[in-house]
Parts: sequence; structure tokens; C-alpha cells
Amino acid sequence: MERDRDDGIAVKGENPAALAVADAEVDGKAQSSALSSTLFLDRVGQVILTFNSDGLSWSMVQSFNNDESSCLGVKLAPKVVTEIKFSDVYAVELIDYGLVHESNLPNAGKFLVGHDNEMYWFKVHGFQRSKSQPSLWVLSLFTFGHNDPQMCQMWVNRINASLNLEMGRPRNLLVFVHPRSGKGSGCKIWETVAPIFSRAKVKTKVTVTQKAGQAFHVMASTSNQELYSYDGVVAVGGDGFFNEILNGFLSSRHKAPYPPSPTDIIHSADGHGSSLVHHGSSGTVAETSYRNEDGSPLLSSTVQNFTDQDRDFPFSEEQFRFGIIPAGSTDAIVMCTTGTRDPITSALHIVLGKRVCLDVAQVVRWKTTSASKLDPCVRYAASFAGYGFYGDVITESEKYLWMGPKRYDYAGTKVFMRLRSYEAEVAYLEVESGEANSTSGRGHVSGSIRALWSPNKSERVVCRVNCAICNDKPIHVSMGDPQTTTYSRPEKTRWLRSKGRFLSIGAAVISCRNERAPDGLVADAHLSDGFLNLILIKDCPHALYLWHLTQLARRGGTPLNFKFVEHHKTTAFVFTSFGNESVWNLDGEPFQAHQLSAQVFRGLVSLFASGPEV
Ligand SMILES: Nc1ncnc2c1ncn2[C@@H]1O[C@H](COP(=O)(O)OP(=O)(O)OP(=O)(O)O)[C@@H](O)[C@H]1O
Repeated sequence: MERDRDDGIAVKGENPAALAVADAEVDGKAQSSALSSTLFLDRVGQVILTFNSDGLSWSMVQSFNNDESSCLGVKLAPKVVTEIKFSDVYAVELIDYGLVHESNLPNAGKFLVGHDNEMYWFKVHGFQRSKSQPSLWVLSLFTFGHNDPQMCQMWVNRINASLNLEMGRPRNLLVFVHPRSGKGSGCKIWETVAPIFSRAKVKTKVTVTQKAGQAFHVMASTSNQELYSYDGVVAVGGDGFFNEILNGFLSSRHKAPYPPSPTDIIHSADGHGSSLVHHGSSGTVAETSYRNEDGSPLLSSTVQNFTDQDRDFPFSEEQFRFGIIPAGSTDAIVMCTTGTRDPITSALHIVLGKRVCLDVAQVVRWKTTSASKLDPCVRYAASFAGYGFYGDVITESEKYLWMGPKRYDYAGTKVFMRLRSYEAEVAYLEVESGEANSTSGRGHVSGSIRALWSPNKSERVVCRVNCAICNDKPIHVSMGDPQTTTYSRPEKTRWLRSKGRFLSIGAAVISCRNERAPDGLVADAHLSDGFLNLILIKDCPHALYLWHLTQLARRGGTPLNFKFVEHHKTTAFVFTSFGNESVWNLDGEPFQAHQLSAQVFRGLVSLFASGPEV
């Protein structure tokens, strides 16, 4: 179709055949075709749009002083965006005939466009990093118009072809929405981000949960074959909801020997382990918080219904990823993996197919109370396991669910006012600074462990996008394979013990950054270095504990720099309570355990995220 534009700019003859498409040969090598066309960029004016190998760029047809401003003769940086990389584009849409608006550039002058025009157009959807906060990704939209619909169609096809070459973008996702998460806005948050998924042509099977445990049940009982038809699962909710989905996934699929029990360690006279591997069977989780309404374990029948054939289905855990759209009270996992707490940023990380590996702690409760029989029960934690103060705060906060996120501040203050210490024994695996291999039980952990360890703040290595420590990854260990643990090599194993009264015991898998602790509980914890950060807080005057808590709440604080605080990087620990109080906090959910042990699995799952830009 050829039409004369009513602003006097001729577009006759400008059809796909007349485009400047050059397949040049330079030094005998074919260069990627350079395609450019004259189009209208909505609210900017007439531009020459060029298709480059890695993205689009454009420049104004008529050069006027629009892309630079000057102040006292000094040229300032261009104000207008003039390019976008395909890696930052998540969708391109063809739009029917419609209005393209005149330029809103201050000095563009109306002569370029004249006034609003009706034409065919296409939209390029992408994102830009916020200037003030690089981890925050802001949606960007460029609308290009032309009188010829074929021209628009051709550009859309070319851009789509390039987007299809972008690796790892999901096509099909399972989505669970927790409607009551955080301030009760789970559904609203999903409605806000859902258009990003539909524009990117990502199919979503959405389940809005009716009750706790539902997502766990679906994840645990869905066959691998069916789950494998999705590229991943997305949780719209908080850390507790993600934990439920993660547990549902791993409970029936992660096959690994349990860590040693506290009795094994306490009874090994010299602290050197022997015969310390418990061959737990997976799929035997019977966790109290994931129960049917009649109190029966959710998993009892469903998991056992798996056939051997299905269990052996080559499940691609490398490809399957987890996504989190933050809607919860704390959202520490999202903050640690995307650097911000923003549903749009998280949705973009998902549709753009970002990937980061995450360590997961396997926590085994051996005894619920001192009087209980030995009855191992497995749970997984992606961020944190804490006892004492942390367990009490979570127990107390459960009474005030109606308060929403404020319940944690209220419960925290209440528990602090009646602060107690707890008698317990902890033993943790020693990780020697020179030990370059096999420290995590997942094979190779090279690099300087001393650098990870350093109590000296200036030597801390903070986890970030493309983190060298996390990327120094061991060979991938399949989730179906029992893993070789260090416990099976007693000569390499030394358990260090700490017995006494503790205000709290915490094991951070990741830094656990959140709005109350901007640097996290452990600022230099990593997403997938294969370590747990064990924080033992010995009984001390309340004023000192308060000082520790205020350091946690400060950016750049030094909460671990106290005599009563011990920080150990380890790969496993065991715990025995000597009192009646025995509630742990696993990723923000209560878990009663009198005897417990935990081990970390390096990079056990992958997330749709790229790490924080710090
Ligand atoms: N429809 C539902 N109704 C009630 N509880 C649910 C529902 N769906 C999931 N849950 C449970 O609610 C718990 C808390 O969910 P979530 O983490 O999203 O909320 P939160 O307010 O951020 O709390 P947390 O501080 O634990 O993260 C989870 O353990 C989950 O199992």
C-alpha cells in the first residue's frame, strides 16, 4: 500500500522491497544483513530504524539538536534512548491502524511530524535499568509507525526471529498465586504482571490457592513427565509460599542420603565421623504444616503412586526453573536473587529467561520433642533456618496473622521484651581454608575460601550478578543421583562442637537481605557457593543483643562483629535442644524440632533471576 502522508513527508515507494538491505561481504565473511527503514517513533518523530545483529538502533531523520542538551556550552549526555538490545526486548507486537503521537521532544519542532498521525504500527517491549537503582528494571516501550502494513509486519517478523534466538526464554509456565500473601494482594500483583507474560507469548497455567498445602500437593503429585512439559514454576507470594512449592518439588524427587544425626556426632568420641550417612528414602515427608484438613499427611498416597518408570523419567532439573513474583511479607529470596523487591522486575527476569543457581539446605528433624521416637522428617530451606529468638518470633507472629507484615515487628518486640536463652548443643563440619575440593559434598569448590571467610569487612566478597564465587560451579550433580558426601570419608571430616546457652542459632543459606536488614543477616553469603552460614549467638546482656539487632538493621552495619556472635561457614551441622522449647523457623515457617541436622546442596535448583546488581 502506498499513501501520501498528510504532513507532506513522502513515503511513496518505501516498501519492504525498497528497504536498504545489504548482505555485504567483508574479508570474505558474510556480514549480518543491515536493515534500515524510515519510520515514525511515537512521541519522537521520523527516525531511521536500523536492525543490528544484537538489537535495534535509531536516529532522527532530520538532525536537529534533540539528542543532546547543552549547558554553558558543555554538551550533556543524550536525553533520548536511541537503541535497545534484543536481550532487553521481551516482546514485539503488531498493532492495527492507529494514532501515532507527535514528538514531545522539547526542541523537535512540529515540522517533523506536524500533528498526530494515523498509521500502522508495532510495539517493541523491553526494559531499562533504573538510573538510581540498577537492580530495578523499568518497562520501556517503543512504538514505530508506518503507512504500509507490510513494512510493519516485516519488522515484527525480523525482530521475532531474533527474539527466538535468545536462549533460555520460557514458553510454558506453571503459576501458583497465594491470594492472602503479605498484605493480601497476591491476585492483584499477578494481574499487574500477567500482561508481561501474555505479550511475551509465555503460556501460563494459573492456580490461585484456596488453602495452605495445595501448591505442595500439586508439585509433589504431578508426574515428572507432566512437570517436564513446563519450563518452570512461578510462585506469586512470599518466602513461605515459595518454600512450600520448593518442598513439594524436592520431596518426591531429591534422592540423597540424610546428613548424620546429632546422636551420630555426639557418640563419635573424637568428633571424627564414621558410618555417618543415613540413607533416607525420598518421598517420605510428612510435614505438619503440609497436611490435609483431617491432619493426614498430604503426601502419603500421592507420592507413592509414582511408578518406577515415572521416577526414572529423565527429569531435566537443569532446564526447569523457579520464579518468584514478590507478594509476601519479607520476600528475602527475591531481594537476594534480583536485588530488589519489585513484581515487574521479577516478571522480566522470568520472561527474559534469566538463570541463577541456588543452594538449598536439606533439614532433617530426627525428634520433634525430647520424648518423641526417632522419626526422620525432611524439609528444604532456600534462605534460612533459625532457632531461639527466630523460632519464638515466628511462633508468636502466627497469632497475629491478621496484622499482615506488621506482625513480625510486633512479635519481634514482644519476644525481645521477654528474651530468653536456650540450652543446646551444635556441631558443625569444619571447612578448612586450604581445602579446595569436596568441601560442599558436591564436588569441586575451588577459589579462596579464606576470602569467603574473612571477618574483615574490607575483604568481604558480596554476591552479585555473574558472581565469580557462585559461577565457580562444580559439575552438575543430577537430582536423581545419591550424592557423595564428605561424611562417607571420615578421615576428611571433623566436627566442631559448641554447647551452652544461646539466644539464637541461625543458618543462612543466602544473605537474607530484606527491608529490615538491608545487607542481610550475612552480608557476604552467596547464592550458590555451597555453604551454610552458621550464626551462633551466645547468651549475653540484652543491651548487647539489641546492639547486634540494630547493626543488622543498618546498611553497612557489623552485626557479626561481637564477642558473643560466632560465624562459621560450613556445609552441615547438627543440633540438639536440652530444653522444652524447640521451634525452628524455616524460610519463615515454624518447624518444631528437638533434634535436627542440616546439610547444604550446592546449586540444587535454578531460579529465573540473575543475581543482585550491587
Ligand atoms: N490460599 C491460602 N490460604 C492460606 N494460606 C495459604 C494459602 N496458600 C498458601 N498458603 C500458606 O501461607 C503461608 C505463607 O505464605 P507467604 O509466604 O506467601 O505469606 P507471607 O505473608 O509472606 O508470609 P511469610 O512471612 O511466611 O513469607 C505459606 O506457608 C503457604 O503455605
